[in-house]
Amino acid sequence: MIKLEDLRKIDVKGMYKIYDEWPKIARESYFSNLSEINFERCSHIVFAGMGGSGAIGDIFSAILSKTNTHVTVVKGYHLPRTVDSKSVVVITSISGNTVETLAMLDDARRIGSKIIAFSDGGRIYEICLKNNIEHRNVSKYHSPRASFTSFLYSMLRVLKPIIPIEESDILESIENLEKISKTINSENISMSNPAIQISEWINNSPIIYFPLGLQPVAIRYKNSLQENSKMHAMIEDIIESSHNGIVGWGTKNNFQPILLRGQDDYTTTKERWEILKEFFESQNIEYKEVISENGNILTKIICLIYLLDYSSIFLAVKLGVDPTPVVPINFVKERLH
Ligand SMILES: O=P(O)(O)OC[C@H]1O[C@](O)(CO)[C@@H](O)[C@@H]1O
Repeated sequence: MIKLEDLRKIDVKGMYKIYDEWPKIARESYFSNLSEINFERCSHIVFAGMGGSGAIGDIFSAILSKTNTHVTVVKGYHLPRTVDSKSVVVITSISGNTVETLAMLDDARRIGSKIIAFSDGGRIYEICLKNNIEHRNVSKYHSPRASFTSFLYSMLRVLKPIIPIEESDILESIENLEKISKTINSENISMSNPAIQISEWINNSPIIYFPLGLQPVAIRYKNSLQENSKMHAMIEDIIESSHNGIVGWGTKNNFQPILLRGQDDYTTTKERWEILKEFFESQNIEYKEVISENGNILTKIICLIYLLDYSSIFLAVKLGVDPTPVVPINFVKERLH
């Protein structure tokens, strides 16, 4: 069992404190005085960012998938050719210095797209200031991944005129985050904390199964297990995996399946969950189901991310690793030109 003293020894003032404050940060960020964008509704929005910033684009993609706004999420150096002067390109980099994101900002400027950028200073802020490009400064807390909530909810505010999301859905997501944080927090070191239950269960690298709308959660959890818990993790689409991934269980391996389920998945998806569970039981493979809160898609996504991010931090403590440093990322960055 994870001990609070261990938790405190590793990082008392850092990441845990920020996660405990996520509900407050979400509310303050949504009701901040950042001005809303003055763009007209457009048919193509492009979210450009890497890692945690890219995961924010995945969330917008999921919540807009039921509207007639076409969303492209780009994680890399180049924007696709379908981006033109009528597209809105949303640049997100918490540090404001990520090389790939800077390259995408360059691309968007060359194409002549409408641009709005979000960062906590950095080169992106300087470029926007110099070239009269819309930019909103959002505060970074601890690290890019821990700053997720301040960026997501600030962006929900600023992008309001071009994003067809009901305000009531956004408020519902914050209220649910406030509710679950009463049991999921760094002071509740007991099995009544669902994040601890998950971290206690994980002994090997997880394979995270997800339904369509929860893909951003699976991506974010994979990233958090890698960056915080320092372990490998894989993701599998529940439908697609029955055409390939399921065969991978055919030899002995050390993976553990985690089933990320929505409260109201499609009937066709529910059928797959039942078949997958039956398959695991027939192979004596233990699995863990994690079921979303009830509510709109944003509520489901943000509450699951909060729970699972926390589990990745508790897991780091259980494994005896510090969740904060990401030394191999620095190895790559130092070699990039
Ligand atoms: O939001 P930024 O500062 O562009 O960083 C993107 C990603 O890069 C990292 O900082 C690692 O390089 C991640 O933690 C982060 O999610």
